[in-house]
Amino acid sequence: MDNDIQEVLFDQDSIHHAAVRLGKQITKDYAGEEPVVLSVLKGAYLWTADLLREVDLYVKLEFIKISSYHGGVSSTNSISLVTDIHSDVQGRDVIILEDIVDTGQSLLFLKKLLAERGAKSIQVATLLDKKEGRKVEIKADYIGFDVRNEFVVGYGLDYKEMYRNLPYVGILKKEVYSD
Ligand SMILES: O=P(O)(O)OC[C@H]1O[C@H](OP(=O)(O)OP(=O)(O)O)[C@H](O)[C@@H]1O
Ligand SMILES: Nc1nc2[nH]cnc2c(=O)[nH]1
Repeated sequence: MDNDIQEVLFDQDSIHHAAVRLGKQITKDYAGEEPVVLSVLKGAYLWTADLLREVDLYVKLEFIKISSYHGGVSSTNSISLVTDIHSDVQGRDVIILEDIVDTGQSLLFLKKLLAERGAKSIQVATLLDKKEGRKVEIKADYIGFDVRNEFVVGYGLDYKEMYRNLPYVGILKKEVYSD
């Protein structure tokens, strides 16, 4: 897999430091609270595991699966809920965990859903923030790294369901794309 990567942007060590930094901040900001942590599958699976181990709070962990990108590098406006949560977020503080915020459409979809369900507060902790990709105005509250406007893979992020298990985030070589 390493041979398919043009450039490593964030290695294991720097991702670990980001998890420690944000974990401390979240622990401080939510002191005394018991937030619901909503991890967005599949992409956020590693970020969730690493960040949450740096959060010293009683949290309720939930997983939700939505779909916006259909395997390739291009985005689509249609977001669908693939696997919902079964617990009630009414009156709860919710922290959404994302691997990346790009167009912002996935996050907008989730924030609307949680607001409709009566969440008390909704904040977002993302490993990567691709601000240049935005199509809707939305901001993350906790950001690991700003990332430039390139299609990235690794550490949860896929290309056609591959590369999620790379331990770092990198840019895929152009010749690897087939669309
Ligand atoms: O800001 P956006 O442009 O909406 O993109 C961000 C979303 O895209 C990716 O998910 P994807 O739908 O590819 O599913 P996956 O997590 O299963 O890979 C990523 O994990 C985010 O959830
Ligand atoms: N793998 C991957 N998924 C995304 N979803 C939104 N942006 C990206 C990206 O740059 N890479």
